[in-house]
Amino acid sequence: MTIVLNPVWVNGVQKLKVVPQPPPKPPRGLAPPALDESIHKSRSLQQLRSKDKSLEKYIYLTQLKHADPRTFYKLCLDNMSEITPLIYTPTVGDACLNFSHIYRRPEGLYVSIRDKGNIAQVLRNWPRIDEARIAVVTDGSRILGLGDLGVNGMPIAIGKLSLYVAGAGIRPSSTIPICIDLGTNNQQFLEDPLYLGLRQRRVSTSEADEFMEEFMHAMSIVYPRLLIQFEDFSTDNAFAYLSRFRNRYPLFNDDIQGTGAVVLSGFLNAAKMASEASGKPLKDHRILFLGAGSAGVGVAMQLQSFFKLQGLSTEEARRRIWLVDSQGLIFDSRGPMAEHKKYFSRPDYSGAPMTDLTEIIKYVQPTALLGLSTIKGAFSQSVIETMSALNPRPIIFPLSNPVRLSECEFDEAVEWSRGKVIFASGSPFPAQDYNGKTLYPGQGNNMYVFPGLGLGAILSRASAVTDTMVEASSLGLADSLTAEERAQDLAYPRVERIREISAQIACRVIRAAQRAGVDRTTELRDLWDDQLLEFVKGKMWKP
Ligand SMILES: NC(=O)c1ccc[n+]([C@@H]2O[C@H](COP(=O)([O-])OP(=O)(O)OC[C@H]3O[C@@H](n4cnc5c(N)ncnc54)[C@H](O)[C@@H]3O)[C@@H](O)[C@H]2O)c1
Ligand SMILES: O=C(O)C[C@H](O)C(=O)O
Ligand SMILES: [Mg+2]
Repeated sequence: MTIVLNPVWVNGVQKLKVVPQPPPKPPRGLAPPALDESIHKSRSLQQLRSKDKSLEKYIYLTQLKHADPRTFYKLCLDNMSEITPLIYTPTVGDACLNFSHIYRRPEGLYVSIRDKGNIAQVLRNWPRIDEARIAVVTDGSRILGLGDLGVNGMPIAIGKLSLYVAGAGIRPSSTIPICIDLGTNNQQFLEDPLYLGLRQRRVSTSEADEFMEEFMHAMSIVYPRLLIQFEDFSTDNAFAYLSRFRNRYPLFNDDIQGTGAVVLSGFLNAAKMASEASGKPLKDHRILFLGAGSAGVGVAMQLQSFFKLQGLSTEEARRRIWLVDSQGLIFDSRGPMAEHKKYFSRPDYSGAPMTDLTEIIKYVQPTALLGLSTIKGAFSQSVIETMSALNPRPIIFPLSNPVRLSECEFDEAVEWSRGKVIFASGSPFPAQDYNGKTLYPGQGNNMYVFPGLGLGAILSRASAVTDTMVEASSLGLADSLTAEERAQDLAYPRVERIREISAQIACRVIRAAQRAGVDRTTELRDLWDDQLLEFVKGKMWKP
């Protein structure tokens, strides 16, 4: 049963009425005689395709989800590669920017700083408390690469949960999108008469910290079986809240851990292709990051596992990674730096600050260049040509979202590397023909990981999400490529197979939870692997 909330006005105040989902077959006379479910799906698809702007398509799909969730999710599952970019990245970025203007009806839960002292009561207003299994929580402070969007960040939480349903078969009624409103520093929104959030600047760190303590405690009391995904918190809060709460509640941070897992997975496949071309061993890869925020550092942390899998020590693994931020190469003697950058700061360089990316590439000699910088065009022709001169098959992953902030586009990377690039981007790009061959871009987006990771954590009733569970999700994804996908040099599987992939990932995550002793559905320990896979698939909700 999907939650349908109908807004009603009582004495000028909006209240929400829970409306049961209409029965699949309306009583005789209330529907046109020839209304047939499968034809209606085609009709809906036709209506969707008749709109020429992505944002209009997003609005149409949102309305469809509310009015007829089964048709919506069937459309998603049958047309994953067409619909994912509309309900998720990149269109969801536009939906966030315009949220206060395109808003139609309530969806999700809003908890604001004004609820401090009273948060549990607000959480209890959610109509499906007993069914709650997964919440995506954002405070809107860093939405994609678009900055502080305040309460307009809600579509990110909604979009991620739509993928949980479509991609991992999580029951729609067990999902809660939550937007925390602690104010916004976005001046344009503060001046927008239609802005839907509190019209105040962000509260102080200490006030936000107190709020989060109360919020997390209340969440665990009101929804005892809930897994929490932190999403798009600004980098300082992303690291702080993850380390503060991860040993107390079942949660993970999608931007740090989900992205880390998805990139490790794609890198495992990409590095094999690059090493086959260069003849160099896997342990000799060298990785340069442009961007050292929650995503850049999260991915760098996780990529140490790549080197450890090749037999290197943690220290050796760490030294295969170089980070660049807005001030250039990060090295010890550069001066004071944010806490999260220190671990990868280089002790072996002490020259003048290095800011030019091409120069840094010549110095580091990387085999892989990863972008999590939000800087469009940062991977210029000179950058990609320099990478191509150093490597027969350069690994170039421009991972910033949405598409207009990508460090480079797929056609540019193909052209400038003369078709040699091994490519994955955060947002989707079309395939390219080069010298009579069709080349396919990978999509290195955490959407491949969080649905399966979440499903595994929910089904095992994990009391915490351990690093080993995150790594298991990554290895599960890396192993999920078919022979045909490998033959096409893909670093990631095709998104059409997402349910199958999520099931495989969930099984690996459940096993990792069992090994770590954090599983609470201990009867799953007795299942053989094929039985566990059947169990997981059987639990998936089908529209
Ligand atoms: N592909 C994915 O699955 C995925 C997942 C998470 C985040 N992301 C994307 O990663 C990007 C960064 O996210 P974040 O949370 O780390 O944000 P952030 O703002 O904390 O980090 C951005 C980093 O880029 C650096 N930077 C800014 N300007 C630069 C410049 N001119 N040159 C070099 N470095 C520069 C900053 O110093 C900072 O270290 C966003 O666009 C986000 O959408 C992608
Ligand atoms: O939302 C996405 O598309 C990926 C990621 O979580 C991001 O913040 O960019
Ligand atoms: Mg994110």
